[in-house]
Amino acid sequence: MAYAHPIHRRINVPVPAPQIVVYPRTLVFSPGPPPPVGYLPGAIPVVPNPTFPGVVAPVALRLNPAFLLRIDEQRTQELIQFMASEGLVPTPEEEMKRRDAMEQLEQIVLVWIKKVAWQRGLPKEVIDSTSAAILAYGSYGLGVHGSDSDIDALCIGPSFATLEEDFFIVLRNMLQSRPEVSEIHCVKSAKVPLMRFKFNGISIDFPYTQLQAISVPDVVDIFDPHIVVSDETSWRSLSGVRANIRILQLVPNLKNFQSMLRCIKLWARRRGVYSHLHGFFGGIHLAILAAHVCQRYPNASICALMAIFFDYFSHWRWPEPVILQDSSIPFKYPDGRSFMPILMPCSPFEWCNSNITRSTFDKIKAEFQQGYLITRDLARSDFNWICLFEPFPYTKRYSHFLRICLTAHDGDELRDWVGWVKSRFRSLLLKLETVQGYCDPNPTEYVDHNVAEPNVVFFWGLSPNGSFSTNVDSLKEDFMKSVNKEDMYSGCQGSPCKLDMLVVQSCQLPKHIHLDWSPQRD
Ligand SMILES: Nc1ncnc2c1ncn2[C@@H]1O[C@H](COP(=O)(O)OP(=O)(O)OP(=O)(O)O)[C@@H](O)[C@H]1O
Ligand SMILES: [Mg+2]
Ligand SMILES: [Mg+2]
Repeated sequence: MAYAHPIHRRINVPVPAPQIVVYPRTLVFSPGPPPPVGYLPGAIPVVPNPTFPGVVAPVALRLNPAFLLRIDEQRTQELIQFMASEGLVPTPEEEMKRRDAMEQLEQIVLVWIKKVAWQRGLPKEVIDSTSAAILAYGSYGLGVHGSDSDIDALCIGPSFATLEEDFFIVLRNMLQSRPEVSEIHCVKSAKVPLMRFKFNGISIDFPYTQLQAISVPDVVDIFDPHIVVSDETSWRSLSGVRANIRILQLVPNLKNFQSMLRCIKLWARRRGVYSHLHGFFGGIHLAILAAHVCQRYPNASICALMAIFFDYFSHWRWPEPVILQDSSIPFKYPDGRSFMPILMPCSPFEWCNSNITRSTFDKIKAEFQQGYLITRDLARSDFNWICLFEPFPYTKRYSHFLRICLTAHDGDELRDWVGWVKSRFRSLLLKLETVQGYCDPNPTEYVDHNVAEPNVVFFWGLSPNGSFSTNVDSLKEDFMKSVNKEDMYSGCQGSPCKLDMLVVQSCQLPKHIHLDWSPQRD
């Protein structure tokens, strides 16, 4: 079966087609390289494994293999049904809409590049032959997107089309004039500068890479540093595509990897540990963790992979780094400041950006442990996947919350304001940890209907042992220094964008806000 995906159209690296799962499959253990030091397949009693001495197998393996196989198939079926009931896989109509958006974007960048070539006064034959292209990466490129995921699409252009002028001005203006495009804005100061907009309602993240060529060839070897114009930004912007390709090459069974990652992402959202800006995981972190497990257990079914994932990472000796099995990786050990170092599987072999702090590290570990307790015995008669995906019970866990309310004049201003403040949240989290000890920054964005202006409200759980006498005014004052540091909101005090902070008790939460319901997408 061939795996066709937009990402593979212009690269010359073969990506393996999904393999048929080969038996014997096992419930919680499959032959493979020994797990890393510190890993024990389960807290359930273990027995020596005769096939792989030194590697222990769960006691469950002493059970009748036919029974195990039946359970394995049953739990896998139940998980697939659960995924369907949750709508984890987009419908064919949704897929068509995404493909259509990609095709239209490709047409737009083709027109754009001819226009830029003409504006530069390049010879007619160059104008005729030049081209630009689009490559999908992120969750869409991996084929693990949900119906509300964004599309991460890298625009590749020739050497004469610059980021500052041609991409951020000329192309932006062209996009802005299209009826399909809305909410467009530029994020120029990021490590990977990009445009962000909606195309027919689908969110698009749109960075740019400049090639060392007058035209983008049909086949691009994106692993060759010489093809990219010699600026670090262009090379870095390509890293998302390169990382995806390495992941797709390294996982032994693509279909199982995709299903498992979709489930893990749902779990992370439901348990409030999915949002890079709030100090939790982003999509790339979970993709690498999932790929790591898939590499080591090539024959495991989806349900076994889920169980192994929680077993594996609840016993992981953090800050031991997570690195995909790939002998070609030349990397330096992390500097010791990172709580959960995860290596990007491609040049420049950097650690994934992480905002994880002491509090969010503790929460993630607790959630791994909880996931492990739920999935360690899939043969239990009362086992139900729903338990794994229960929304995190904020109001049962915390009696007090930090309420952060952001308001603006209109929806456009609010969107920019919220994006900006979120990009500064790490400093607020660190400050809260020093005064409160622990904080659980619930990533879900709520709307308070009791506030007249357009608003987004966050409720962060505060330490059950905290005094709750935090001086919110001084906390806010400190945080606003970080928010106002750059030009963008330096005049915030006088601007229509506002930020309010307050400690509230769970009984003071507005009636229409339900913290314990399924979180929306970040
Ligand atoms: N913290 C990070 N460190 C390194 N690369 C990152 C980081 N965050 C994002 N990226 C790059 O940008 C890509 C897209 O990120 P994005 O936040 O859209 O997540 P995603 O994996 O596409 O999941 P989602 O379905 O939530 O959009 C990632 O695949 C990765 O290549
Ligand atoms: Mg994405
Ligand atoms: Mg994105």
